[in-house]
Amino acid sequence: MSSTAPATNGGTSVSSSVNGDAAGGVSNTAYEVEFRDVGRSFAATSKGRAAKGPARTVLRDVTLTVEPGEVLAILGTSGCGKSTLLRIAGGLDQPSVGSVRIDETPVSGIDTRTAVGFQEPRLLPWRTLTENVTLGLPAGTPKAEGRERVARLLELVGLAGSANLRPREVSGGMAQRASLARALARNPGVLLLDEPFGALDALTRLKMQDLLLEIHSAAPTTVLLVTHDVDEALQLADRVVLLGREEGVEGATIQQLLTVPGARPRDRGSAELAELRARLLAGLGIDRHGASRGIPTGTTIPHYPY
Ligand SMILES: Nc1ncnc2c1ncn2[C@@H]1O[C@H](COP(=O)(O)OP(=O)(O)OP(=O)(O)O)[C@@H](O)[C@H]1O
Repeated sequence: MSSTAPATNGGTSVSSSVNGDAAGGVSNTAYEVEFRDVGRSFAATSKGRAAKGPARTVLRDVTLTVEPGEVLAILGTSGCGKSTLLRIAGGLDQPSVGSVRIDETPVSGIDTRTAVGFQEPRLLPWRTLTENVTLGLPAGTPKAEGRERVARLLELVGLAGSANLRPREVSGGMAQRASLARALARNPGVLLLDEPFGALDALTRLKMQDLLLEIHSAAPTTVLLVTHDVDEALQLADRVVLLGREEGVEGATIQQLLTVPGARPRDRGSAELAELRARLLAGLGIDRHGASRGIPTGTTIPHYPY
C-alpha cells in the first residue's frame, strides 16, 4: 500500500497522507504498524562475551496493530523490553520469533519509513541546529526543498531564532526540540520515541508534551512512545500498552491495552484519567492510589482484546 492510498485497518479507513504544505512543511505520512507474535531472546553473555547457558527471553507473544496516525504509549517496568520492542519496529533489532509489518510490508533491516528520537538529543556538537536538522532529510532531497523544509521544521519546534546556534549554545529542551525536528525531517511514516523527554526538567517536559501534540496535529504520523511516566502516556496517547511479566513466565508481553478517552489536550484532573492512572500504576506494581479507589493491591488487571 502506498503512503498516499487510504490505509484500511479493522474496517476503519484512514487517509494516510495530506499536502505537506498544509502541515507546515511536514508531509504527514502515517503507517500502520503490526506486531505479530513478536518474541526476542538474547544469548547469555558473560563480561560482554557469549557464554554457555540458555538464551534469556525478554519479550514474548507481542501481537498488536497500531493504527495509522495513532499515538501509542508503551509503559512497563525498567528492563521489561520497551526499547527492544521499539528497536524491532524500526528494524534496529530483529525479533527472534514473529514479525513486524509497516504499511503491510515486512520490516527487515533499518527501516527508512521510521525515524527514532532518543532521550539524549544526539546532535553533532560542531554543527548548527539547521545543519543538524538537515542531516535528517532523506537522501536525494533537492537542496532548495530541503532548506525550506528544515526552516519550517525549526519554526514548528520554536527554534527559528536559534537556527544558527550550536548545541552547546542552547538549553537541553531546545536541543531536544532540534532532535525532534531532525527526526521529522525524514518525513517518517512512523515516529519512534524512546523516553524523549526523560532527561528534561518537569516544566520543560510538560512544554515538550504540548509541543508533541502540536506537531502531531500538524503532521499526524503514527507515533510509538516509550515512557516511564504514566501521566505522560495518558496525556499524549490514544492507547497505552503496558508490558510486563507474569509470575513464573520468562519474557514480558502485553498485560494491558487501554484506550484513553477524550480529545487532547486532556484534563489531567479528570476522574476517568484518574481511574486509568490507578489501573496502570497497579499494573506496574505501584498501588498508591489504587487501594483508595477500590482496586486492592495485587489485583490482576484483565487482558484487553487487541
Ligand atoms: N543487544 C542485547 N544483548 C543482550 N541483552 C540485551 C540487548 N538489548 C537489550 N538487552 C536486555 O533486554 C532487556 C530489556 O532491555 P530494554 O532496554 O528493551 O528494556 P526497557 O524496558 O526499555 O528498559 P528501561 O526502561 O530501563 O530503559 C534488558 O535486560 C537488557 O539488558
